[in-house]
Order: sequence, then structure tokens, then C-alpha cells
Amino acid sequence: MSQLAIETTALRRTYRGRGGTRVGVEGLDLRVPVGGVHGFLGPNGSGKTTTIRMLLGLVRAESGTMRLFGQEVPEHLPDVVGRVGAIVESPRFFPTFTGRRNLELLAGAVGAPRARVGEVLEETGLAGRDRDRYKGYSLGMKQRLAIAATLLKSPDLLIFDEPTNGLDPAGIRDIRRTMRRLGDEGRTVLVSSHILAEVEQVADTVSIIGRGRLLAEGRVADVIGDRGVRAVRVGVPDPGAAAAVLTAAGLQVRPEGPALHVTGADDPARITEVLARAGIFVHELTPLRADLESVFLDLTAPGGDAQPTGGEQR
Ligand SMILES: Nc1ncnc2c1ncn2[C@@H]1O[C@H](COP(=O)(O)OP(=O)(O)OP(=O)(O)O)[C@@H](O)[C@H]1O
Repeated sequence: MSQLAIETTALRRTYRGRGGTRVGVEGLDLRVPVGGVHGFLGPNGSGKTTTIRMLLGLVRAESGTMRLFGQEVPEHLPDVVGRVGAIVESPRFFPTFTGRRNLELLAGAVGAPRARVGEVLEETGLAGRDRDRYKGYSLGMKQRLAIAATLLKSPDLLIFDEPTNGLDPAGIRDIRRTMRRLGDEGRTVLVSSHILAEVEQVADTVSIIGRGRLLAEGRVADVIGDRGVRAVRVGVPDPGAAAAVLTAAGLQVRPEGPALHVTGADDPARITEVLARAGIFVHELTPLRADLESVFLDLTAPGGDAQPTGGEQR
């Protein structure tokens, strides 16, 4: 088994409130490989922040185990914390100081060499704006400065909790690029989000959770491939006649605009074969790939057929 940057087993945390006990995380098995970007996905309230806070020693787990780079935490957190950088809440910067000055102060505080400040400004694309005051930064620039701050000590693992919250599309693209670059450098990036389209483009691997449990994990393409409904759009001159023939052959058919949406065929060639035998010729045959969004919605739908995988999908 390849080394894991993060591993949790049967992790559990509940919250007691006036309305009774609320599940934060319930038996969560999370495995994040070393190197690359890992999307930690789930709808609002599914337990992402709770998990991240437990990993960082900010919230206590009720039961279960957690490891960072093989070291059990929180017991051995002091041994690994130097390898971990996290943006959980917005760090506090001095509004009237420049971005660079803020970083220089932080570098002093964490014992990073001063030269590192220039490097992290480059890495986060802030180099041209580093002499502007923090209070004049856009939200996206503030977020990039927060990332720059976590990079000062060159962490092997970066944990971002919903890093693009509140950003405009350009800001989102910048953060995504920064995360991708960090992953390509061989660092491990854990990025939590409930916005799938965003993570789908940047992540190498994903874990999808719902109500505190793991629902699916693996490489993005595999998670989609395993769960994707294989459908094909079929264009024919006479959709009514074709629908009757396909239905008689045991396939599921519904109209989709001027074409047909067909499921139930393991191989699209079977559709052309069935239709050709009936003298119907196909002018369009488009396999419709499920995207992560629909897989996610399927898995996390209340009362849906989501079965926790227990993490044995790899
Ligand atoms: N301090 C707390 N006190 C009581 N309940 C809490 C607390 N923190 C979290 N919860 C509850 O635990 C569950 C998981 O919350 P959590 O914030 O971990 O989810 P999340 O996946 O990060 O959500 P979001 O995407 O909205 O940030 C929710 O039902 C939430 O209301």
C-alpha cells in the first residue's frame, strides 16, 4: 500500500445540543494518498470541517484513530505539525501593512527564512502586488496571501477548508491553479468543498462523504466510472419507431429533444445493431458520461441508495 498522508479509521464525533445528539462524523474511514490534490467532498453539514478540526487537534474525537504521515494524532501531533499547513479560518493580517510585510512578520514567528517570503509570493501569484496594503486586496488576493502564509514553512500537507468560499470566478481559478501547482510539486493538498465542479477539475483523487460517513473514494475517473449511469444519446430519423424497437429489445428509452436517451446497453454497438436489424439507421450515437456532480447528488441524496463503502473501493 502506498503511503498515506491522512488516514482515519472509524472516526466519530457527535455534538450534544438542545435538540438531542447531532452527528458530526460517524465511523469515518478517510484515506488520502501522499502527493497530489485530494478533494474532500460532501454537502453542507456532512462533517468535513469537523474532520479537519479533529485532524488538527482543534476538536477531540470521541472514538476512532487518525494518522498524519503514519503518526497517530493527536498524540504525536507535535512530531508532524511542522509538515502540515492549514487554512481553516481566515488568518489575521495587519490591514495597513503590505502583503510582503505581513508575511515577513509571520516568517519571523514560524522561524522561516526571510528568503522564503519572496518564494511564496511567487508561488501564489502575488509577487506583483506584494507592496500593496493588505486592506486594498481583493478577497481572492487575501485568500492567496493566506495560502502564502501557510507555505512559509514548506509543509508537505496543505489542508484547505472551502478555500474558494466567497470568491469570484477569477479568484476561484487562481486558487485552483495554486492548488494544482502545489500538487504537481509533490505536496499533498486536501481541499474540502461542497462545490463539485470546482474540485473535479483540480483533484486527482476524491473522498465523498454524507452524514459523517464515507460514501465513495478513489481516483476521480474511477469514482465517476464505477457509479456512472451509462447512457447513450441516439439520433434517428424516426424516434418513435426506434423507441419501440429498442424497448422491445429490453433497453430503457426516453425522448431527449429530437433524439433518444437510451440506457441498459453494455455496449453502444448493441443499439446500432438492434436498430440496423429493423432497418433503422443511426445518425448520432453519443455516450453520455456521468460527471462527478451527478454521482455526488446520487450518493448524497437523502434517502438515496448510498451505501457506505467502508473504503474498500481501491
Ligand atoms: N460546534 C458545534 N456544535 C454543534 N453542532 C455542530 C458543531 N460543529 C458542527 N456541528 C454539526 O455537525 C455536523 C457537521 O458539521 P460540519 O461543519 O463538520 O460539516 P461540513 O461538512 O463542514 O459543512 P459545511 O460544508 O456547511 O461547512 C452538522 O450537523 C453541524 O451542525
